[in-house]
Amino acid sequence: MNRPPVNSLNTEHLEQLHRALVRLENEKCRGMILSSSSPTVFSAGLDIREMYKPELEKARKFWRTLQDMWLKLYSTPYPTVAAIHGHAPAGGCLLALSCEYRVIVPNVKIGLNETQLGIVAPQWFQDCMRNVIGERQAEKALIAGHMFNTEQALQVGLVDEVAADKAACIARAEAFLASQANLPLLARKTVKLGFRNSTLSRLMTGREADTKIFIEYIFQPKVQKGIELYLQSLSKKSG
Ligand SMILES: CC/C=C\C/C=C\C/C=C\CC/C=C/CC(=O)SCCNC(=O)CCNC(=O)[C@H](O)C(C)(C)COP(=O)(O)OP(=O)(O)OC[C@H]1O[C@@H](n2cnc3c(N)ncnc32)[C@H](O)[C@@H]1OP(=O)(O)O
Repeated sequence: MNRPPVNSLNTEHLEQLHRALVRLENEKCRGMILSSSSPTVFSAGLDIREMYKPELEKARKFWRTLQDMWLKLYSTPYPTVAAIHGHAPAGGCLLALSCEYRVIVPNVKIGLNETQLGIVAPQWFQDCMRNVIGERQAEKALIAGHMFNTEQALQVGLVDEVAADKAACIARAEAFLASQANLPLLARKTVKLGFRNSTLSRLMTGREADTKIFIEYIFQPKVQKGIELYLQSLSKKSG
């Protein structure tokens, strides 16, 4: 990902990611490392400005593009690793959770923090967390909107490994891909999709309902007010 300053996911960036995933699949890619050009941020999650006073059709398109990108990422036939050498809140955490393996560096925060922002992580975000860390830990983390530090993320199983820095992180991600290289492709892909099928199907069969929930939620005046205040707090921080 290379969308400075924080790889926030707007419609255009989501479309770029989706196109890249389609191309990798068409080219029979043997593995992907999802990484960031930023030295300190993996991805800041959804671009909050897409949800602030949006036009209705633009908001719908934004959400559908996010769904498209995630459905592709979660179901890739090739192995995927997230090299998390920077913070990964909310949608950034979703990207990492959607890969098959996660390597993180020290001093990083990762989690689905939506509750803390007064919004609700959609069901499929929640499912991804549950699938990785289990029901009990996911429930606790989601209710609190907890951001895990590196050590906590490793302890709870949110990530698989800690590496010293970006170079080591990429090297460990490559090692994971190498460990998968000799597995028969069809068998590997079939097992992966078997594990992920119920989560994928839940969104695929409920896409319109999911979009409707998103639209109804973010268009509420009190939610808009919360988004406005959050945006102000973010830009005050950097200003
Ligand atoms: C069962 C379900 C039922 C119901 C569900 C119902 C509805 C669902 C509805 C909605 C769901 C919506 C889901 C949303 C998921 C998301 O991903 S929301 C996004 C959450 N992201 C965050 O909270 C991260 C915020 N950012 C940060 O914490 C920090 O920026 C970060 C730690 C990533 C980096 O810190 P730092 O390097 O210090 O950078 P700055 O904070 O200084 O930021 C630099 C500039 O970037 C701007 N920015 C940061 N994050 C975002 C963002 N996510 N979107 C847009 N812009 C962002 C920031 O304002 C600075 O801009 P400026 O320089 O001031 O112009």
